[in-house]
Formats: sequence, structure tokens, C-alpha cells
Amino acid sequence: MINVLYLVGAAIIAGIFTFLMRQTIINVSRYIEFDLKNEIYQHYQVLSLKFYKSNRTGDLMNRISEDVGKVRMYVGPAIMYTINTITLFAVAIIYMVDRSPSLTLYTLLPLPFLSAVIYKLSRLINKRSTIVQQSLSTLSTYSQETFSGISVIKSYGIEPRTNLEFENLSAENRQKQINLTKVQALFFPMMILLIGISNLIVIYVGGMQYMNGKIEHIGTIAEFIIYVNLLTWPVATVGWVTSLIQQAEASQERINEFLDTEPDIKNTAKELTPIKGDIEFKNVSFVYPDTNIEALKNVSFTLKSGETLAILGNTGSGKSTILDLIGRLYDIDKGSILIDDTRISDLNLFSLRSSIGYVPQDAFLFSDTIKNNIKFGKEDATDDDVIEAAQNAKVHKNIIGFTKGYDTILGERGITLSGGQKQRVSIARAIIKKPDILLFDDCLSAVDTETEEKILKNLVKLTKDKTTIIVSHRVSSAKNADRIIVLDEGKVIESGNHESLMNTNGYYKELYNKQLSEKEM
Ligand SMILES: Nc1ncnc2c1ncn2[C@@H]1O[C@H](COP(=O)(O)OP(=O)(O)OP(=O)(O)O)[C@@H](O)[C@H]1O
Repeated sequence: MINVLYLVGAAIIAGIFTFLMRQTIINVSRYIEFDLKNEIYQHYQVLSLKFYKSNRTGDLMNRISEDVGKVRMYVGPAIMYTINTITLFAVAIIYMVDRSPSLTLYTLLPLPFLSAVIYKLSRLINKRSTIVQQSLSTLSTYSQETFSGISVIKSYGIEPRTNLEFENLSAENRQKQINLTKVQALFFPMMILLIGISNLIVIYVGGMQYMNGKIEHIGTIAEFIIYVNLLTWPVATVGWVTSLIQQAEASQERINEFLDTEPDIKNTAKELTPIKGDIEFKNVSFVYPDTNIEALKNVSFTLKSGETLAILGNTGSGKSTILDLIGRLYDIDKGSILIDDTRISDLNLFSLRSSIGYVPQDAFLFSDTIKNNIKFGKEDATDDDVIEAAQNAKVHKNIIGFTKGYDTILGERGITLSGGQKQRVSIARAIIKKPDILLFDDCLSAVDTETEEKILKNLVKLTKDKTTIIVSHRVSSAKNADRIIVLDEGKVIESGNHESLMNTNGYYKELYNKQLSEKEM
């Protein structure tokens, strides 16, 4: 009776401790997962555009979710089961040796083989699961790309083709998963086989020893069979845990590859450096590192704080590149860019970027309210500031026309703005910030000339004391600028102001006359 009570008591205590151990270790592993995810995300944020161009979104997302999950499995279950296994083995072996040392030896004999076989299997599993992981990355990258380009896919009616492509990628993935499952399927049969052999050895050797009188009680054989089965799971976990550890190692390697990637753009000035807004390009040449396209060749210009520069030129002539370089999205290797007479690389990166209001060519708005999209440029802006910025960008009337006004949700979950509306919200976002440097990258291209004129008029007031660069294809956006440069294939081919360029028979004058006659038509 007392033995039964011992057994029940032991089971209860084991239950309580297992619960406490799971609580502690699994919780800790979740905390580690949380920290790791944050660390990776924060590191992603400081990496430069080049990194994003050379790595696909699906891969970035997989490393932050799947791979981190695998590392968590190592920190949580792997450690927990290892502790379990060691404890159980230690206790069982003490009892087994006490009963019969020689029978213990025979019983445990197949176990190292089991571990070795499972280890081999785990290595194979690890190799194949890396292949599965890569194929999953490809699959998610593909789906993500097709979802974001869904309107193009629909308008070209190429759904069948994308379906087929997805099916092919899925089939590839399925084959890789099956290859993995085949090896995984060997796991349990292998275990059962070796445990069966252990049982047979116990019965055979135990029986012989009982007959020879080496074992006193027949019950010892039954006891050993219980031990063998008790050790089944721990031995299995040795293999399983090995595979977990190896997978975690592979995942951690993939994570470290990104964590060890140094941002190309380094902030060398730790102290904040207030920016006034003088900009000077001195013989700047720039080659895009990934494509080797020489986007700028020997470009020079000077712009005093508060002045306006307009950049004109054919498509692909390097206009946007100039703006990217001012925001230090890339570092140059030839010539120099000076902001307030200091090399751009010596300025504090945060000071530089926070003093710039940038309106990109293709306005990007988040799936959030219009108000928050505008406030994005200035977190502490009041509702009045938002309205004022929207009025100056000539988009206020459109916004109040929506039922929910400024609280209208944009993007995936909400309405889609027209190209011109998007551009104007994007302008409002830049001007609400009241930055020292304003960069407009062809951001009025989708706006009619009449609205363009009104916005430009407002901008003249707003940008009176701000350094402003306007990239455009229209002379109307450029003619009032203090300085105008015309680019062709990365070179400055003309520079001056409206009057001086109109006195030169060149690109500007030709463009002006062409656009004037188009207007008259
Ligand atoms: N991120 C990039 N990586 C590699 N090459 C690029 C990149 N951005 C632009 N280029 C290349 O650099 C050249 C200049 O491009 P840029 O975007 O500066 O021209 P742009 O004058 O602004 O053209 P558009 O008027 O069409 O906007 C082009 O040949 C383009 O293909």
C-alpha cells in the first residue's frame, strides 16, 4: 500500500515540477524570441537601400519569423528535453546497476547505436529542411509580389499564368517537403526497432542469467523491461533535440548573416549637427553599385540656404539620384557634397535626414488614416496643422469630400486615392514638417497644370526661407526657381535661371516653347 502511495506522490510531484519547468523555460524562450525579433527588425531599419535591393522581401520576412521560431525551439524545448533526458537516465541507471550491472550493460548496448542512427538522420533532416526553408522563402516572395501587383495582373488578364507559376513553385515545395518527410518517417520505426532489440536482449540475457542463478528474482526482468521503455522517449529526444539544435544553428546562421551586415551608410558624427541648408555639389560622379550605371558625371552646383533649384532633364538623366544623394541614401566615391560647408558624410545622419522634407516620385502612403499619413512627417502636429498643410497642398477639398474626411482609411483596408491626390497628400506630409530642405521629385506630374500653378504659388510662400529643389519635366514648375540646371545622361548641360536660359538656344528654351504651344493648343 505504502508503495502505491509513493508512486502516486511521485507522479504528483513530477507533474508539478514539469509544469513549473515548462512555465519557466517556455516563457523564457518566448521572451528571447521577442527580443530577437525586435533586434532583427531594428537592424533591418538601419540597413541601407542597397541591402533591400539585394535581398528579397520574402526572405527578410522568413528570417524574422520562421528562423526566429527555430531558434526559440532550441532555447525552449531543446533545453527542457535535454534536462529531462539527463535526469531520467541518471535515476534509471542507478536503479538498473543496483539490480544487475551486467544486465544493465546489455540493455543499454543498442542505445548508442540508436543515438548514432538518429544523429545521422537528423543531419539529413537538417539538410533537407534548409532546402524546404529556402523554397518557402521563394514561395512567399512570389505570392507577396503578386498580391502587391494584383492590379497589373488583373488588367493584363494573366491570372492563369500566375496561378500556374504558383502551382509550379508549390509543386516544387511539395516535393521538397516530401523528401523531408521521408527521412522524418524513418525516425519512429528506427526507434521502435532498436527498443524492440533492447527488449529482446533483456528477455534473452535476463532469462539466461536467471537460469544460471545470476539473477535472484524473475521480477528483475520485468523491472528492466519497464526501464527500457522508460528510456524510450529520452533516447528518442536525443535524436530529436539534435535535429532541433542543428536547425536552430542553421537558422541562427541565417539571422547572423543579416545581423552582421553593416549598414553601408555610417553615422560618423555622434553629436547632432544643426542644418542651415546650403548645398554644394563639387564634381560629383556616382555609379549605382548594383547596376554599375553611372547616373551622375561630374555634377557641380551651389545652392544657398533659402534658394530654390529646379532640375530638368530627360527621363533617366539622374535627377532623382541627386535628391537621393542629398538625403545620403547612397555615399559617393568621386567629388564631394557639402551641406553648410561640411562634407555630408561628416554630418549627423539623423540631423541631416530630419531636416529634409522629401516628396518621392511615386508617393507611398501607409494603410492608415489620411490624417496619420500627413502627420507622419511630424508626430506632434495638431489637427489645424494637418488641415493647413492639406490646404497648401491643395488636397483639403478632396479630403473633406470623403464621408470620413481626414479619418478616411487609405490603402488595403480603405479607399484608393487617385495618383494626383496621393501626390498632394505626400506633399502635405513633407510641408507639415517645416524642414530646412525640401526635395520635390517630380511630384506634380499627376496634377493638372492649373492645380500645379496653385500649389506652386503656395510653395513659394512656404519655402521662402527653405532650400528647395524641384525635379520636374515641366518648365512651369521650374521657371520661378533661383537656379535651374538641365541634366542629360548624368551631365549638367545647361545652368542658369529662366531669363539666362531663355537667352541660350538650348534644351530649356526648346522645352519651354514646346510646352507653351501644347498649352495653347
Ligand atoms: N536604385 C537604383 N539602382 C540602380 N540603378 C539606378 C537606381 N536608380 C536609378 N538608377 C539608374 O540611374 C540612372 C538615373 O536614374 P534617375 O532615377 O536618377 O533618373 P531621373 O532623371 O530621375 O529619371 P526620371 O525622370 O525617369 O525619374 C538611370 O539609368 C537608372 O536606371
